[in-house]
Amino acid sequence: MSPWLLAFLCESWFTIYWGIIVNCKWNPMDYKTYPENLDKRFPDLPNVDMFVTTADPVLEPPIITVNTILSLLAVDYPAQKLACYVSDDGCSPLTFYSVVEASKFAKLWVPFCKKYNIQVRAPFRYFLGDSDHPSNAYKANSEFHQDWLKMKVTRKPVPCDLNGEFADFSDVERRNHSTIVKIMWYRIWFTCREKRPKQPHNYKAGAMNVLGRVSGVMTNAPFMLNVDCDMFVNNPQVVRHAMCQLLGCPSEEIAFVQYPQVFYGSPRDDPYGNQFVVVSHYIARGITGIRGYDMREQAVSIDEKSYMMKLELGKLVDETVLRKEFGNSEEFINSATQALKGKQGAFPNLSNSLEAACEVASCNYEHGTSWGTKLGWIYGSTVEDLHTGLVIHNKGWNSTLHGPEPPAFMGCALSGGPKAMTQQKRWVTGLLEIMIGKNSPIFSTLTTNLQFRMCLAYLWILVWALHSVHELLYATLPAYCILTNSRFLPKVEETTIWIPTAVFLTYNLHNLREHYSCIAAPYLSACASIKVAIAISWGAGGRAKGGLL
Ligand SMILES: O=c1ccn([C@@H]2O[C@H](COP(=O)(O)OP(=O)(O)O[C@H]3O[C@H](CO)[C@@H](O)[C@H](O)[C@H]3O)[C@@H](O)[C@H]2O)c(=O)[nH]1
Ligand SMILES: [Mn+2]
Repeated sequence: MSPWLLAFLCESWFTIYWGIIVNCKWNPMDYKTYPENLDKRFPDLPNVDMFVTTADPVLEPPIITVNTILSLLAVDYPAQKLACYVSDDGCSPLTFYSVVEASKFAKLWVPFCKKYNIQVRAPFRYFLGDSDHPSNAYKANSEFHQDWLKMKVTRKPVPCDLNGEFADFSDVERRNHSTIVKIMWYRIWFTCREKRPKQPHNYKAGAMNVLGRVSGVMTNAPFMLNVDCDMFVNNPQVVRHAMCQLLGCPSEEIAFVQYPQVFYGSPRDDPYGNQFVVVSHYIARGITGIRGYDMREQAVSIDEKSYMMKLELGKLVDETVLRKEFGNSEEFINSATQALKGKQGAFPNLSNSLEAACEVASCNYEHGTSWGTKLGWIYGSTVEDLHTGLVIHNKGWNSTLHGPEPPAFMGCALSGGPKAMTQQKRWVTGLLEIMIGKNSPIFSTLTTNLQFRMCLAYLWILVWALHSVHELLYATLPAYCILTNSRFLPKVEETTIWIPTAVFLTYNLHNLREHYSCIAAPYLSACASIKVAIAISWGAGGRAKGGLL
């Protein structure tokens, strides 16, 4: 193939992709919410079931998971309206033990946070920083000091022995065990769904569907909140912010609200781009302005995206249809029907529900039902959250992205290197699976309620892997031309050389500007204020001289 033709094909691809990006950025939109007005308009706030998934006690240390759980339990929302469901796909006694300890500590921690209006409610972050430290803000308040010390000391757990409740976890094979559901003080449910070697478990999507059903037979709240185990709540008002959108704009049919992923502890200036700040600032805000950002709990940066989703159950009434859709659990069908009628779940008889919970968490439960295809988290891609968001948008729902200050959730970004590459390979493979699957936005925009501009917005992320092929080919083209003594650009002395030069310069300067406006904003503004200070002192000097003259 001649270098001209290859260059033309690659450049055509870049032009189309640029058009898609412009579409994504065209209508940036920010939401502003006023949670302080929520109680006046909605004195009886709805219940919320909060889901945390964890899968591996080594890669996702239980201490991080319990901090996430504690930060969720301590949000500014009526405690009796919250329930927390933890799914452990690792079936680890260590994780269970940590959650038991966390549920005991929550009895002290939650009232402490609410009493002193603590801002960072994940203990490991709170005790690390010094913003709320008694020696600073509250030095004079000795009651606070006493409470603070109590928290700091009680936080240290005691050793675990594998007796009593823990015995269920001894000799358990991680990939071959029956369901374990435990209820703990402080409204925490710990679930290890049944796993069998030959049964597909569908990773996080499978875990989320089990939690959806278990919570359905337990507390059956009309709203759910989902975070990965390593994304703690950084803004205690987050549930109230979400309610402002979910309850406050009924005409907009918002299916889920999500928050950009924000990271702590990552290298300065994000040299590897793992925080995706430019993406969340320019592209995600832009897509929000079209119809709603795709569901990537931070997925793009992924590890943390978090969203709230309304139970989207369709209008089903016939008993046999219900069984076919939801599975055979009488209790779950009752809950689903109640949810369809818009009724809030009451606290059930826990011993009955425990049996029902084990039934709906079994690995055969989904056989022949709509779970994973039409209902719940959708299977078939390793990027199950985006897939689910796409199916929700196909049905004509909207979604929003909201960036409150301080950021709603925080997670730990990968710092770069092979781990980040493995993660991105997993994502791009999953995205291509969606691209060629039956929910592909190209077909959906013709056959469902997916808007054309939303289709383009989905294409922007789904063809991520294909983009790299064109970039690689284009980047190797100059070397190829040198070796074969051919060319694909005009010669330096030809005036047309200005066209590719101008494109190259404007594109890269624009990208640099976007990057600096997000990443380096604090440093730039610091430099700017130094410059302003210098200018003022020079100006003052000038005026003084002028005055003398
Ligand atoms: O079999 C599994 C595998 C994963 N998980 C949980 O799913 C979450 C995400 O999995 P992880 O391996 O951490 O993927 P990441 O790439 O770090 O996560 C990003 O990408 C995923 C795929 O798009 C999204 O589901 C996540 O929300 C997003 O943060 C974690 O809480 C895991 O514990 C399970 O519960 N069961
Ligand atoms: Mn993760």
